[in-house]
Amino acid sequence: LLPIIVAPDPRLKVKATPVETVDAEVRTLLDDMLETMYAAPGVGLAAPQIGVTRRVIVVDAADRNEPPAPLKLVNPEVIWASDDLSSYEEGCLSVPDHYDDVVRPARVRVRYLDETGTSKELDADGLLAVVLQHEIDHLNGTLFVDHLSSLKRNMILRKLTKGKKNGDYEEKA
Ligand SMILES: O=C(O)C[C@@H](Cc1ccccc1)[C@H](O)SCc1ccccc1
Ligand SMILES: [Zn+2]
Repeated sequence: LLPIIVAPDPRLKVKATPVETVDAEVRTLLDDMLETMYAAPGVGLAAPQIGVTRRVIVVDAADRNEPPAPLKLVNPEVIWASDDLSSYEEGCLSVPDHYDDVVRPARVRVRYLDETGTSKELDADGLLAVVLQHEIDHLNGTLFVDHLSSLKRNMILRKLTKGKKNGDYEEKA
């Protein structure tokens, strides 16, 4: 399991680097990220959250009572987004214990490389659309709190800073 970086942290604000070749190392990273995501638990995870500045994300937006539907996306990009928007109460493993409504396009089309390096396109709506946009934000150094008012963002980041000082977010052994 990989330790998840908690905000505020400069490593979460960097723009991740595109992957040149989807090789065995990238495939191992994808598997390690999926394992870490399921253990959190979470429905998505971006490489910068575990300190790797590469454009790699994993997602599994399947409901609890459905079989797992893991997605491994390299160099994902939104190539189309609907005009109509939807609001969802988002969370983030790097912003523990805080949830707030974020408005995003309701449907997106995402182009990415799969773990074999093959270019794919994916149409998403519902929670999957939310999580894909949330994870791709991470690759550009954007957290969901960056979509909130500065008042809310500063309050959340101040509380997390205090929690980190108290050791509330240390990697549980
Ligand atoms: O930290 C992350 O990026 C993973 C988030 C993904 C997420 C983004 C937007 C809306 C919901 C989730 C974590 O999964 S937050 C924890 C969680 C787990 C299950 C369902 C909802 C939230
Ligand atoms: Zn997140």
